[in-house]
Amino acid sequence: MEVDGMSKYFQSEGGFLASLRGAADVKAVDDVTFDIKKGETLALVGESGCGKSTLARTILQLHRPTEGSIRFKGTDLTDLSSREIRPLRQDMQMVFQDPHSSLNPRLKVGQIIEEPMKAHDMYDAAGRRERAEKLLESVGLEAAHYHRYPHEFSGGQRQRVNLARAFSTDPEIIMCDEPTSALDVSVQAQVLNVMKRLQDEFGVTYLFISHDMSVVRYVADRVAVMYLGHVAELAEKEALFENPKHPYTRALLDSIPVPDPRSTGERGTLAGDVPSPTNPPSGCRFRTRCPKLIQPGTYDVTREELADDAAGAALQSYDLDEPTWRNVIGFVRAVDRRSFTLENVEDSPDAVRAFLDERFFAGSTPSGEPADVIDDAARLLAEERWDEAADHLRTTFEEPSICAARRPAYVLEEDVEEERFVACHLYRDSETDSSH
Ligand SMILES: Nc1ncnc2c1ncn2[C@@H]1O[C@H](COP(=O)(O)OP(=O)(O)OP(=O)(O)O)[C@@H](O)[C@H]1O
Repeated sequence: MEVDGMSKYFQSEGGFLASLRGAADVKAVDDVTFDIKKGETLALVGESGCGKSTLARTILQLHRPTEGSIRFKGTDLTDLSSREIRPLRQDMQMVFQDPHSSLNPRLKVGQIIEEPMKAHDMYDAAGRRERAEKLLESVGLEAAHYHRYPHEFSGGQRQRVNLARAFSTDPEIIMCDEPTSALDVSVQAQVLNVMKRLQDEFGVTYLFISHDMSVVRYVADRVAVMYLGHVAELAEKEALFENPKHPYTRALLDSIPVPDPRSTGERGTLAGDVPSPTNPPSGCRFRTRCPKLIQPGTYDVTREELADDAAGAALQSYDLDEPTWRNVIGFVRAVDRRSFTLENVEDSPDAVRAFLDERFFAGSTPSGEPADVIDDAARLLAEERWDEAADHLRTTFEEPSICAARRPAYVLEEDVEEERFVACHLYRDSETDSSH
């Protein structure tokens, strides 16, 4: 399965009329390229709303993509009509998160498992029944359960029934959308084990969606990390967990609630919410939360100059030392998110500035031009003009960064044998950066 430049935009709320009025689309998936290898488990991870489900549904053509191609068994699925796609659905199944609502309560388990086989005219009635009973055993239930109704089963057992149904057509690929996240932890492991066993038995490929990195560590061969409709990093599981490259991947791993010897003490770096996919940040979409935002070399570079390669190169010079820059960007974010108050601070610019120095710049205070900008911000904050202060700080310190100006290209790590992609300017190669 090869996904190339695929996007899925939804019309904004209010539908067609709103879009006539110029309301922006929801860019749920935006220009993603990757492949899924036969027989592997490719995990798709990222916070809620990053576009994981939309990506899987668009691959299956349950949503038609806005752009791009999806090649499966030598055919571009986007070229096919709904009618031409129908027979291919036999090879592409989906398992959903909620084992309670995804099984028809009025049908017996055997009928539920047989449904997809019937839809694809597979086997005769006796053959279907035989296969359903066999699959019940393969998923760790009993052939005799064929006559029972879904309500007679626990959550974990129902998810086994879902798996039996998905496998009934002998598919090549199954999209698993958070298949275990509604289950108790102890039951999760059992269902994941069943999935692994079925994969060995049938040689199926999984696209496994999860926001739970512990589950991903258990099941995946490779991992694609998604952020706001883009793929930020794609790597073999071990490489990704042992040496995460993208700051977003690092932040996700740091948020795993287990003791982690690799943790650098930068826990909690994933502050703030995921921005709206209707109006995503320019450049790298993670840059508004990125702890590694690259410092602009000068503070007066315009967008036009950034589009020019020579000016782009000038960005590589650094004005503030690293700890001071980190303090500055921490302050910019804190004002943007209003994560502190000035309630107990006298409302004079000097008092506010002294408070800010102590709170944000202890040990490393900027001087020169950056200090003047922070003075300006202190004056605005003393007058409770938070939005203006945030705008001023953002335009000065964040917007001129290459991270805001250019979308990072995928960088292929050449020094390792396996393929690895990181879309981050920290690993940039100016030749391959695209300027949108
Ligand atoms: N049919 C739709 N119409 C409009 N917007 C949609 C539609 N489906 C999804 N979206 C939006 O697209 C974005 C991506 O949603 P999606 O469900 O793919 O994310 P996700 O990463 O799977 O999140 P979750 O883990 O919560 O399921 C969200 O902002 C969501 O609101």
